[in-house]
Amino acid sequence: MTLQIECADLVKIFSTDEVEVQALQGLTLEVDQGELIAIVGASGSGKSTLLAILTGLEVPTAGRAIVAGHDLLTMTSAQRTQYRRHTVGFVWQQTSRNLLPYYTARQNIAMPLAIAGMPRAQRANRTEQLVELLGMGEFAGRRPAQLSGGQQQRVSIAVALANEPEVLFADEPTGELDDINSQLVLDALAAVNRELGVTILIVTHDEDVSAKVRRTVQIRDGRLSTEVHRSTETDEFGEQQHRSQEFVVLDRVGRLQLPQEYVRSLGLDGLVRVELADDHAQVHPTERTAATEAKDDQR
Ligand SMILES: Nc1ncnc2c1ncn2[C@@H]1O[C@H](COP(=O)(O)OP(=O)(O)OP(=O)(O)O)[C@@H](O)[C@H]1O
Repeated sequence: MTLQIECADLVKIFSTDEVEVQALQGLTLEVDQGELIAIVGASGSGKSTLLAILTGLEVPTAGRAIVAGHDLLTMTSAQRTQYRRHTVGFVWQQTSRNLLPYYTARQNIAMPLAIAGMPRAQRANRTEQLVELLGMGEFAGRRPAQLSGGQQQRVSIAVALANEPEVLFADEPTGELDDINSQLVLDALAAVNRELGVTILIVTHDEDVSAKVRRTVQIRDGRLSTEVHRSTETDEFGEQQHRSQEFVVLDRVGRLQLPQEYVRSLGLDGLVRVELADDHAQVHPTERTAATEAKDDQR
């Protein structure tokens, strides 16, 4: 498999007059070509910052960030513009950011092609291909205001794909939609991933979205914390079984972030006891001494 997104020890510091915020604190993430992946995380965990870096809007402070062979740390501003036009596509949460209100869906799709200088006949062909792929024939002649939120987002996906980007980034693409429309948008993303082989990274709060992709990674405090991998297997009775496995990331110096629910349910705090078994390692809460218990009682 070829790596399409490669981030290693990625750091982003925002400095304002008095404070420095470290939005990404050494994030490591690898995405293969053709993957469809969801990024989740609490508000403020660094998802938007990561997206801004990967789409070429923000420059990382340190570390490594390479997308489709383009190094985002060393790019000149002219290269950055080319990168944004040709290598990556984006779908934002607010459809107003994706679509021009006074053009029809078809004209919106053709616009980035016209800007890229594609001849008229070729433009019409490519537009029709996308209209068909995303099942938009019925409404492609309408303007955004005449479309439902889900239809608008499908048009936005087509606009983002017009110039055949290698990677598509979607920021909360279902954030303003009801369940039915969210499902349509998700199906559309899955279809373009499957049919066109484009790599897709979705940032989302929506648990339904993350449950429907094969791989979901969670960011905590500007770092990758856990990953869930899902697969479907056929059992001995021919029934399809869905399997999901949770992983935590071990960094190069051996640090890992335990899932918060483990920490909470075992009351892990400060020092924990680790033990090496034959084929795995164990983490135990430290036995509480009378002194710590007395201290807790006084709180
Ligand atoms: N331009 C900026 N200047 C200063 N601080 C910033 C800037 N952008 C983000 N931050 C800070 O960086 C941290 C990570 O923010 P980020 O927006 O990436 O998180 P997020 O996970 O996308 O959150 P949300 O889900 O609310 O969008 C936060 O503490 C935020 O306040």
